[in-house]
Amino acid sequence: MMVVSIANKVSAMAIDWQRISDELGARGYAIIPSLLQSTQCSALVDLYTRPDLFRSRVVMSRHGFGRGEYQYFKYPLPDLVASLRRTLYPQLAPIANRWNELMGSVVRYPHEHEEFIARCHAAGQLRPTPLLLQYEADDYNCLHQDLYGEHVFPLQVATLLSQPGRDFSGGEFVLTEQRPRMQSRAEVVPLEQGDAVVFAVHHRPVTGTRGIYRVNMRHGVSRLRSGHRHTLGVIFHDAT
Ligand SMILES: O=C(O)CCC(=O)C(=O)O
Ligand SMILES: [Fe+2]
Repeated sequence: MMVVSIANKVSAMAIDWQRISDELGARGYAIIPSLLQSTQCSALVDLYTRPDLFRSRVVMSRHGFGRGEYQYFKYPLPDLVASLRRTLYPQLAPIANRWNELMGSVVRYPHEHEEFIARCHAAGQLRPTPLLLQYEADDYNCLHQDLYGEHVFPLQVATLLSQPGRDFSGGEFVLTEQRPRMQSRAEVVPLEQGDAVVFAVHHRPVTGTRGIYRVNMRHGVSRLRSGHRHTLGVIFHDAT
């Protein structure tokens, strides 16, 4: 099978960005089907055993984050990870800007990721945040928000690198949203190998009968019942 370059795949032609934008507006997340091919997924999983590529490794149980582990890539990022970050960002920045306008924030995001990263770096957020996560049977990821400093890009992307049913069972990606004065609501996001989910990092705007309000979002992973599961996380802001 031909390997499609990420730039071609992410371009307006190959992905229905209008649908993604609509679904993000309606629900705070959207699936990008087959963002990566299975060969690209396996190649990324194989990187997990290359300590030279990572700046730090986190064992989730040591921090109360859940069970399982992840590693943050160091700069320079592997080509595929760098190109995902660079090519997805310009599609998401207009959505992020619209959200901020609706939520009454004056922060606006530049068109290019390079420019946004310069803003992070100037504020001391210098460390790269893209990461690989690894789970085994009984592992899970507690509900959380990936905030790493003052500068936050409000959308992030997680790509499932393993195949449910074949490589693992359980281990579903979950999102919760907390609306003002209401209890939290959960949503399970069904993903196949290579599918990505774009979702709100922290807040998203919702239009109600009395105007626009802000809901608080969290994400996590339910307990794996068996097997192994890997994910690539692409966060667009860097960390302090
Ligand atoms: O493993 C997952 O699906 C969750 C990954 C995650 O928390 C992230 O990408 O920020
Ligand atoms: Fe996360």
